[in-house]
Amino acid sequence: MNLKNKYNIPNNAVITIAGTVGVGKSTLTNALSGALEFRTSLEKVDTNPYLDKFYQEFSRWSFHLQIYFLAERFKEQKRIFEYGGGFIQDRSIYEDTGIFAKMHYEKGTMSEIDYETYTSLFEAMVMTPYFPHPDLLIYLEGSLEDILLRIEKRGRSMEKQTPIDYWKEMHTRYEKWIDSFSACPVLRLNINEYDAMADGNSIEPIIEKIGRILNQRNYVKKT
Ligand SMILES: Nc1ncnc2c1ncn2[C@@H]1O[C@H](COP(=O)(O)OP(=O)(O)O)[C@@H](O)[C@H]1O
Ligand SMILES: Nc1ncnc2c1ncn2[C@H]1C[C@H](O)[C@@H](COP(=O)(O)O)O1
Repeated sequence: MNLKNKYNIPNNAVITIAGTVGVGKSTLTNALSGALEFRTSLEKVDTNPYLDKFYQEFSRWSFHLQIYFLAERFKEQKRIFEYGGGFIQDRSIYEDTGIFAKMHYEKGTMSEIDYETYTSLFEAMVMTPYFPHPDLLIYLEGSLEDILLRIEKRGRSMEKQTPIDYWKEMHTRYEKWIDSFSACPVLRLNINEYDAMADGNSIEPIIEKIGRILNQRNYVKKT
């Protein structure tokens, strides 16, 4: 019996993976989609026309980048809807506003006018009854030291050249953000407790936990 049937994972489930840069979202997205035979919605970095420029000059490009990410995530949302679910999504739309845009505004690298324009667009697009929330958000957590090692190991030069204080600030914000997140059920995973790069045996306990949450009888999907 395959793992999807074994743990009664609905074919139309939408699972989003959240966590700071380098924590292991894309790796777990691929491992889970393989094990569950779900489609992936991956964050594209190589084709992003603003990302390199943004890391060179936050204040010049932060607004452009947020608008670009919002458009990309919204297109992905539409694709997921059109397929009728059955997706693992690499990063949630909630992190764009709750972590990145907010951080750049509060740190002075996004102007107040740009931040207000961005948040009003975000709210008009996302905070509506028509926007489907995921069935589950998997939150990946780990120590700052482990995450910095992973950023280094992955080797994107724009990230490696970014001061450690930026990643430290983001790490702290993520911890606060997840404690107040309530748009859908959350499964917290510590990156030292699994190894998505190892064999399928490591992924099965995660799928078991996913199944338990998705099959809770009192869970009503928020719209
Ligand atoms: N379970 C793991 N054990 C060891 N290294 C990992 C694991 N998961 C991811 N990595 C490594 O960490 C780096 C960042 O992973 P990635 O999935 O790209 O993170 P994210 O998508 O969250 O930015 C990559 O080099 C990846 O190979
Ligand atoms: N909304 C965002 N604002 C700024 N930067 C962002 C946003 N979403 C993703 N990013 C950056 C962070 C990383 O450099 C790349 C890819 O993210 P990752 O966590 O490695 O998948 O994009």
